[in-house]
Amino acid sequence: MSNLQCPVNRSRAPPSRLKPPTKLESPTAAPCASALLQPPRARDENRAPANGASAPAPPTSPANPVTAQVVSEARTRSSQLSSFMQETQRRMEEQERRLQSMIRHQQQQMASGPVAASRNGSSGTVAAELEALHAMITSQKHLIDTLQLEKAQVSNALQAERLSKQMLDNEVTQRKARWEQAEQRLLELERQLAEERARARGPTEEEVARQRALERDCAELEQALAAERHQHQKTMEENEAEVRRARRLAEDEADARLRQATRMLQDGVEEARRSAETAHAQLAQAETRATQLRAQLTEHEAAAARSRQAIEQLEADCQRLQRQTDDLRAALQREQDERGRVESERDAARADATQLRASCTSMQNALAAVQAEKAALESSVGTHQRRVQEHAGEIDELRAQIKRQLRSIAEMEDQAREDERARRELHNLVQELKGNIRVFCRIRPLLDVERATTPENLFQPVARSRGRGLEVYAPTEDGAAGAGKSRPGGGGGGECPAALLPPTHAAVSSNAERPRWAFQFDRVFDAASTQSDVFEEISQLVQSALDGYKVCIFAYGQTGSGKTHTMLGGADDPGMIPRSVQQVFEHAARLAEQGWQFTFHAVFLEIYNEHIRDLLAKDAGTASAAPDGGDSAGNSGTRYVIKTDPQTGTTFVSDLRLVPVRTPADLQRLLASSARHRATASTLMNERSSRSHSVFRLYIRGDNTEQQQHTYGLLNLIDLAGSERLARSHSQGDRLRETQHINRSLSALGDVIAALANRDKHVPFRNSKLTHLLQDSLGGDSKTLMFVNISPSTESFPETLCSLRFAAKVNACEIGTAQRTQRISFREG
Ligand SMILES: Nc1ncnc2c1ncn2[C@@H]1O[C@H](COP(=O)(O)OP(=O)(O)OP(=O)(O)O)[C@@H](O)[C@H]1O
Repeated sequence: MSNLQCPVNRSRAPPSRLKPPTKLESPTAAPCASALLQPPRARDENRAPANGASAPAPPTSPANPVTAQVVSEARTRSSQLSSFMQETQRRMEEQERRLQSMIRHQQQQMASGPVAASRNGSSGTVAAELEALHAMITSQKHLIDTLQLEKAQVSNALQAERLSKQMLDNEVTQRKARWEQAEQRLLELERQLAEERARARGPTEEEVARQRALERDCAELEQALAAERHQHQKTMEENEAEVRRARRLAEDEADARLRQATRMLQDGVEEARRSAETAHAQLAQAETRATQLRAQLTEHEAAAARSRQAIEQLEADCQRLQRQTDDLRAALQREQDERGRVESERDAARADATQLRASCTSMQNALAAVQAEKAALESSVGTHQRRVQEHAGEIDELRAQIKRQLRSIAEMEDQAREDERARRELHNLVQELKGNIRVFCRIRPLLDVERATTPENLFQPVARSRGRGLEVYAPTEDGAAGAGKSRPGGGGGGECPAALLPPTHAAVSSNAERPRWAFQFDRVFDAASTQSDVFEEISQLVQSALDGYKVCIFAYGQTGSGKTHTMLGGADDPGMIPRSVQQVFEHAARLAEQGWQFTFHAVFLEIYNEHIRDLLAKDAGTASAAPDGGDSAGNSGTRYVIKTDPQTGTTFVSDLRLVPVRTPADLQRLLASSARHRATASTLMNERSSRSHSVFRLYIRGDNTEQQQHTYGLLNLIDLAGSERLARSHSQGDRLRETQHINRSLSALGDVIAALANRDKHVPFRNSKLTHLLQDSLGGDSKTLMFVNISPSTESFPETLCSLRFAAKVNACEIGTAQRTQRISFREG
């Protein structure tokens, strides 16, 4: 009860706190406001009296003192007005805060306690009072805003007054300057007059007249000065009157507004106070009523609490009895469960015991066995340990031996590799010194279709020849069909008669009647050799193209013997042309570190029926026959002519498309597009037989600006058309003409090589387009390598023998500095 009564006293704020401050009740009580309402006293006291008789005193301050004073008073009043406004606002805010705190307090009291509901009747009134208070606060705020507006207007009037004062100051300054000039002039005249007087102690008449004239002038000047002074004084008085009037007006206006604002403020405050008092009275009534209601409620609550206590006691008894019943039931259930569990455990334990007994027996048996085994193993381990200890020294020794041997094997392998490299270098050196055209023989593997007719290996590289010797055995009588006819001794093919086979080469077969031939080349690659094996052998030659040599590598052989495979290869097993370009690029990159920059340009052409076609031309299409003896023409009508540069002796074909090659990938693209353009036709010998000579030329220019060196290399990679015997290929019509052209140009190639080897004065380069084009690359200062590709099949045996013989003769040629030992003719037979 006491708790509920206390807030009534606390919430009742002293009535005096709701009253506005006493200072505001009377305008005279507020010193700042009264100061504003009083007229300024110092105004008249500071006003300087105009005295026209005496000499005017110069102004004490640069500005008009009256105007300055007016301005300073106006400033003082303005600041007093703003401080009064601030003070009023502060008080209003304070009052508002107090009222709000009272309202909050009242709201809390109304919300707290169980009597809140019973207050609904009086809360409406209180809310209305609160709203009235809010309205009053709002109106007071509005009043403050109005006062602030008026203050702004007063400051604007003061600003205007300041401007007019500025103008007056300017005028005063000008008049003062004029006044000072007049005074100067007067002083000057007085001085002159004094001088004249001093001089005229005995004045002549003339001087007297002059003096009088001067005195007249002085008098006139003094009169003018007095008039000026009078005028000035009048103006000053007018100005001051004007200023007084303006100030009076401004002050009156400000005073009136201030009085009005103060009145409104006082009214508002008074009204707010009255409203607050009414609200307080109502609030006090409401609280008294609330106190009574609270007392009643407390009594009711005490009675209700007693009843509740009795009910709770009864409920607690009921629950206790219920719990006891539940406990008894649960205990009974547990007993039953426990009994069931114990019975099932007993059954399980009986079963387990039986099982354990059985497993115990078996484990005892197993343990006995394991123990026996362990004893045996222990004895065996002991034996082994003894033996290991016995042989430990021996094992270490063997290990050391193995290590030593491995080391020496590695050293020997290194040495072998080094020897091989030295051998190759020496071999190349010897070859270069000899100036020979080098010849590599490559035997292709048997194709699936050939296996049935070629049961044995007819071509066997000679084991002890360091990969240079080749033995060829004639097929047996019962070999493949036609083998007998192909026997070289039996006068086989028309283009390659058996007479070509020199008796010196007919081997003395120790164990058979079969003829055997032995050949010697710079290198013989058997059917198992890979493209990489072959390229390794020619890589140094290719590299010399970068050093500025003309290098010519061509593949010669019967159709289907593997020339295209060797030179071009496939996408996954590239041949010599792609590998050469790849190596050239790699080596060029290494040389770039030494300051070399290389540029590469390629041409790719084919000679088909003595007719040149640009395989890289944009309009390159299928081959078309050209008139015999005419120059070659492309599809667009371009005529390709083989020319010789008179300065460098280089042979080239006019109007070919020279394509820059910047990466090996560029070359791949060129080869792919040119492959599509190559003239191919189906013959009986090879399904996709190349019927033309294809010539890939890579021009290599190297520049080393630091060393001021330049190199011009040329790499010719040529896939010759396949040679074939007319009788055997059964060619007819166009194919017959193609075969004739091919054989003729190959024969011309043989003639050129022979003439070079014989050092003939005339070398018949121009007998074919092929030899004409290669004129500069087959000459003495170029490096030439010929692949003779051979097919291992029995059917191809006569042609193969012809190819080998041709290659053997080329191999015997010495072009360059070495002396020739015998004349060689490729037209033999
Ligand atoms: N070293 C080799 N390994 C595997 N296959 C080869 C080898 N040499 C040639 N061949 C295969 O033999 C067939 C004929 O080879 P290729 O076309 O290169 O002969 P070619 O001498 O260029 O014929 P042609 O003169 O008619 O153009 C091709 O199927 C080729 O894949």
